[in-house]
Amino acid sequence: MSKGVELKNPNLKNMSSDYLYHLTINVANTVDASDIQQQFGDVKVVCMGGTSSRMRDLALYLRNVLGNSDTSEPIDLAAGGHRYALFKEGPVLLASHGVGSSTASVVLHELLKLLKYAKCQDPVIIRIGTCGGVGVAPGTVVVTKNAFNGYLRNEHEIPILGKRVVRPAYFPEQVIQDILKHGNRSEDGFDTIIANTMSTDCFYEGQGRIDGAVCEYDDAAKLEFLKECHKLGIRNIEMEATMLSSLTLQAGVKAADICVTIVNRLNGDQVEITPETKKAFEQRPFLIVGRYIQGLFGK
Ligand SMILES: O=P(O)(O)O[C@H]1O[C@H](CO)[C@@H](O)[C@H]1O
Ligand SMILES: O=c1cc[nH]c(=O)[nH]1
Repeated sequence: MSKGVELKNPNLKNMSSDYLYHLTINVANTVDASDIQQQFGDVKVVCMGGTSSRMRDLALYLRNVLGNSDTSEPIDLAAGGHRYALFKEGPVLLASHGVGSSTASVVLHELLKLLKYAKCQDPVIIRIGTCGGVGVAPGTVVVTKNAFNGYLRNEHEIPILGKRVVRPAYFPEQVIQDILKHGNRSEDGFDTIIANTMSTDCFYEGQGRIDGAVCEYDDAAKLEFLKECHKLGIRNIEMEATMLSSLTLQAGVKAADICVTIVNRLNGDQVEITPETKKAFEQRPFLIVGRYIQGLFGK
């Protein structure tokens, strides 16, 4: 049975209106948000990723998948906010989130509220990203199971009202399997694996790189850390998985994180692939998510 989004915030019912500031969407009447329902009520999938250009490319890719013959430029519905891009292709909403959990959590809070006000039924949120690999070949697609923070704890830690709040950080098994079954076809030419992900607040020191502006450890310490990651079943490193999994678990909304590796961190720190290869690698999660979406909408 499908269900709407019921957020764990009792204060929302006392707000007669809600301005989703970064998305520049005004919910003028939270009790009767029929305008919002008309515009967004059909949304079943929300795709998120770091850059607006990737989300635009994905919007065009999914247009094809959904059998829409429109050739116009996707419209950025959040352009006025100058922070995030927001596109809509039929039942799919696509949002950029910037680098890291802090920027991604802002847009995620607003997207979750949008899904609630629009009365979207049983939506799923999928992050489509890039990442560093740990012992896997660049170009491998990783679907996250458990998300570990930079302390190598399988949890999301966040200060709230001056206190350390710790929340679970994992993605629902059913969504993982539903996505994974669309990978590893003989024609793909790349592996799609399920693994744990480390999610950090810093691309450089937080991910054990020795090529940042500051570094107080040596290559041996870095490799020891990455090997410890590997022992925990971590095969990729990015910057949003703990926040995304924990916030969506709290909100009771299904989610997944599917990222392509662009460097094998056991071999080095610099991302040296060409822009063309990066673009081609970014298409890999598109392919898997495209098949998943095609499966949902039966076209
Ligand atoms: O490729 P995206 O989606 O931006 O994600 C990864 O890339 C960024 C760092 O370069 C971080 O946000 C990390 O999570
Ligand atoms: O190494 C990498 C590559 C992409 N994104 C990350 O967060 N880390």
